[in-house]
Amino acid sequence: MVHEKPFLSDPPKAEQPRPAAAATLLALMHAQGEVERLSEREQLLSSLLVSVNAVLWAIDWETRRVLYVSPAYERIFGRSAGLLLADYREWRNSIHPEDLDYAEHSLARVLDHSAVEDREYRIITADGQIRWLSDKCYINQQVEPGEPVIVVGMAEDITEKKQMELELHRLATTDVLTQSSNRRHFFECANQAFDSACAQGAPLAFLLLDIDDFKDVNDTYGHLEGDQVLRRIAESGRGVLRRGDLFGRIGGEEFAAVLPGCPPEMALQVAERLGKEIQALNFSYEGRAFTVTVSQGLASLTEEDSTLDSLFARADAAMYEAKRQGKNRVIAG
Ligand SMILES: Nc1nc2c(ncn2[C@@H]2O[C@H](COP(=O)(O)OP(=O)(O)OP(=O)(O)O)[C@@H](O)[C@H]2O)c(=O)[nH]1
Repeated sequence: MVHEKPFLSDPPKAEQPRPAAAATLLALMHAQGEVERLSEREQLLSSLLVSVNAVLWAIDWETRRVLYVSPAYERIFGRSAGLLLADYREWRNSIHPEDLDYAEHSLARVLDHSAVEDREYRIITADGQIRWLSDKCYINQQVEPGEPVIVVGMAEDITEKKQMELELHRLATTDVLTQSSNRRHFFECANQAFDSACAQGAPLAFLLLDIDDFKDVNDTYGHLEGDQVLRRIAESGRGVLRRGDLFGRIGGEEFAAVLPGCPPEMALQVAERLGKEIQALNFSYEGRAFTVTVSQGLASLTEEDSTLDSLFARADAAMYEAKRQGKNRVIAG
């Protein structure tokens, strides 16, 4: 029978490392392993931060010191991260002037709600491009009472999505032929204007415009020339009206306008001017020149009008009266 020595036998006493040195060695090896793991994690994190198309950021709320901004900042904003880390106001410099108040107020909401996820605003990049951001922000959850409040956030470039949304909205609200508001959008906006005029006790005029003998135009010069007439009338409408007025194509050869804040006499002048502008448009088809006229019905808001429909009905009746009286005129109903 062979008596084997145990595989891990105690070494002779003289070669045994001192316990303190062994512990130090083990601690060193452990620390080295930790450093390697941390450095791997850091490399992974930084490659994630570089590839993600969103700016991660953190600020000290009290001092407004920017504590961190990820590499995407320079790519999306086109500005130096160093300048932002040195001065929080650099962020304000990037924001579109029309969105600055909104961007700041929506950021401050984070104090009450601990998370604000619906912030969208425009920035102007260093080379002058306007870009849309969705900039979500959160209070750092680990904050202890008395410790500084850290707000962290993630700003994502949503310019392409926003452009698509705007285009979809434009398509849904615009008449393709004349690029004016379509009927549905016109009446949506007209109802809002009606409600706010009633609430403020402000004047409001509704104008209905119908092309005279348009069937003859189509029959004589063709449908394409008729389309051209519709486009040019819409251009005249947009040209004569003020900002804040509404204009839309509400039927085949019928347009409507709502003039908020416009008293009856002034609305009549606007309609007369529009009629003259349209009559002055020159059309030509295969060497034959022709002009068109319009009949308009005008109605102004009174205390009896409880809905837009009653104003619309009066303008409609007035427009038919204009047709009946010989066309090419404005009748106020
Ligand atoms: N070119 C063109 N014509 C259109 C369009 N929509 C409607 N129309 C035409 O508009 C004409 C309207 O004719 P009517 O309702 O008889 O009216 P009108 O000839 O203008 O006569 P009055 O209104 O009495 O002055 C028709 O010939 C329709 O075909 C359009 O999008 N393009």
